[in-house]
Amino acid sequence: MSSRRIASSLLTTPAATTVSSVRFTQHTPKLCTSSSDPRHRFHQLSQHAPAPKVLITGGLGQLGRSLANVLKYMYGPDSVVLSDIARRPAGHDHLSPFCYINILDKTSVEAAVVNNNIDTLIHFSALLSAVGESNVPLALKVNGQGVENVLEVARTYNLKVFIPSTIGAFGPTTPRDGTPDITVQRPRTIYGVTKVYAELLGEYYFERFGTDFRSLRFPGVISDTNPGGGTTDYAIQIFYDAILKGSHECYLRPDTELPMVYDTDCMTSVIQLLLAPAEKLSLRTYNIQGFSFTPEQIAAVIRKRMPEFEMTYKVCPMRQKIADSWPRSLDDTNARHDWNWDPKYDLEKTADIMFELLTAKLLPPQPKLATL
Ligand SMILES: NC(=O)C1=CN([C@@H]2O[C@H](COP(=O)(O)OP(=O)(O)OC[C@H]3O[C@@H](n4cnc5c(N)ncnc54)[C@H](O)[C@@H]3O)[C@@H](O)[C@H]2O)C=CC1
Ligand SMILES: CC(=O)[C@H](N)C(=O)O
Repeated sequence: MSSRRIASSLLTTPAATTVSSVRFTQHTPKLCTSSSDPRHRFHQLSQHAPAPKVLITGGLGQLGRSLANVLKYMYGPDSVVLSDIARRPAGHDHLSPFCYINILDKTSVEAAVVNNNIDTLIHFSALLSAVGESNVPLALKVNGQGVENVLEVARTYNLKVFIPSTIGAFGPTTPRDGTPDITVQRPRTIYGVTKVYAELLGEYYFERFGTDFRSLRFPGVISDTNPGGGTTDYAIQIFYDAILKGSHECYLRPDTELPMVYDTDCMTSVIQLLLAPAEKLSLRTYNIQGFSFTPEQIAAVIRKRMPEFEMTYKVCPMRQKIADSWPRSLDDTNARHDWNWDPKYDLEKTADIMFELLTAKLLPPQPKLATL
């Protein structure tokens, strides 16, 4: 099927035209007067605290770019410094201010903190589950030593520090449905092992030194940015493939259920947790859940918007084994109770916005017919 045909089938789908696009590229809170605009949530949250000065490590990754946009929207362009070992892609000068930080070099983290007067450190540098299995020594260094460096810098300079964890911090002996915050954590991937280490070390720094460590166990995050090499990546790739090819070859079995969350909700969770008063926090590491689905369920949701969409399966044994060891859904009662976690996106709403954002990004606009 040609991309033009796909585009026209999308444009005639009512659902795809009802969602407003969410872009956080400017500090323009006065624009969001409607409470149905997702930016409204960030505008409201920005009223509650003085602007932080944030350093994001791994800032060119899937979540770093998104959070930088939200923070700039909330607090202005100078509120955030992005860092990474990768170079900014051509045409991405808006990902600034930017500096090189290899997370294995503690001095470069310290220099960025001091030079930019940072008070909040968001540590996103990591090797994700699938990439981690293909290079265990590097995953141990980046995910293990990286966390050690970040926590030491946070302790030394008295910074608030956010280090995400993941559903990958659980394993096959964890209860898989409605997984609670406190339960068995015996992961079987190097990614999971290093994430349990990050949770425990962060909580140790909090108890021992009073370092303001906060963490969330994210499900797979769905956004219009390219994913970094995890097991849940298919849930993003499927939208790219649907729009560009009309089909997707899935590396997981059709019945593999995993928890996911849409980007805007995920970013909201980070901001809400960072802004929560310390006395409200009964935990330092919380589960958050968006919605759960299987590959065959997301394929059906895509087919509602694109009836010609075809899904085939070629199971990757390594990724399937990882997915089979992860929870199918998380219990996020504590996050809801302690700091009002309240996700707005379900699978249908996520599909709507992914089609809207990716159609605009991937398909060139139709040339206007010349007036005769
Ligand atoms: N995206 C998701 O679905 C989920 C992500 N998370 C966590 O959120 C955090 C961010 O994830 P993503 O943005 O998706 O990852 P990503 O893979 O897209 O980005 C990671 C970034 O880390 C950088 N990096 C790698 N080695 C580095 C080093 N030595 N020094 C500095 N930077 C280095 C990479 O260049 C990359 O830009 C990670 O800790 C991840 O475990 C947790 C659960 C779900
Ligand atoms: C859920 C995650 O931590 C990540 N997306 C991965 O699949 O590795």
